[in-house]
Amino acid sequence: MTVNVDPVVIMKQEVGKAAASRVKSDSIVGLGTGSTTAYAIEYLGERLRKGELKNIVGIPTSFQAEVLAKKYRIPLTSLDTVDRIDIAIDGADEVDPNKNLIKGGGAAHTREKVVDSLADLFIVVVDSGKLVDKLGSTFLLPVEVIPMAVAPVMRSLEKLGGKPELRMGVKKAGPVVTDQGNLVIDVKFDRIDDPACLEKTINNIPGVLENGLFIGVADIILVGEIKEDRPLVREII
Ligand SMILES: O=C[C@H](O)[C@H](O)[C@H](O)COP(=O)(O)O
Repeated sequence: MTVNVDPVVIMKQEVGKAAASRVKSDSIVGLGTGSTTAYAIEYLGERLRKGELKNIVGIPTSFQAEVLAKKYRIPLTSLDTVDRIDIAIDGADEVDPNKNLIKGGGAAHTREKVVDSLADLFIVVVDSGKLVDKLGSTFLLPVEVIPMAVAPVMRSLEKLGGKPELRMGVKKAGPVVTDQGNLVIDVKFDRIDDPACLEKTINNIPGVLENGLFIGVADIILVGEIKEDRPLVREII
C-alpha cells in the first residue's frame, strides 16, 4: 500500500483494506467508486497477486473503478453475464444512524445504486468524518439528469424546497458529465426528514435518472477512525 501520513488518508486506507479482507475466493465483487474504495480495489489486487485470493471477478460502478481494476489486474465482467453479486464495496459522502447514505460526490451514484443494490452483502467504507445525525447536513444531494431536462428539473427541485446548482467541472470548462453522458444537479435541502420519501419523489421528476439517496441498501458500515494516534476500523451492523 502507498504510505501516507495524512490522518484522513490513513483512515481511508485502513477501512479499504479491511473491506477487501472480507472478500472470499470465487466471488463476484461490485467495485465502488471514490478515493476510499480505490484503496479496497488496490488491496484486492494485492491479495490476488499474492495468491491469497483466487478466481474473483469485478463489476465496476464507474470508469474510475474500471481503470483501477485493470491497473491492479482484477478481471472484470458485466451484469449481462452474471446472475448475482456476492459482495459490493463502496464509499459514501454521508452515513446516518440508520445506515442510510448520500452518495454521488464523484457523480457515479446511478451505476453504484444498480450494483450495490444487487449485492448479497453491501459494505460501505468511510472515514469517521462521514457520519452524520441527519442526511443532508454536510453534503449536497446529487441528482443525475438528462441534459435537455436540466431547467425543468431544477424548477421542480426548488418546489420541493431545495436549492439546486448544476455541478461544474474542475480543470474542465463547463458542467460535469457523468459516465452515462448526463449532468449532475447538487441540491441543498435545509433538512431531510424523510429520506425514503424524498428519494422516490425526486426520482419521479421527469428527466431525473437517479439521486444519491441510498435507503436501506447498506448492510455493514466500516468506519475508519483514529484513536490515541492509532488507526482502527469500527463496524456498524
Ligand atoms: O460518486 C461517487 C461515490 O458515491 C463515492 O463513493 C462517494 O462520493 C465517496 O467517495 P470518497 O470515498 O472519495 O469520499
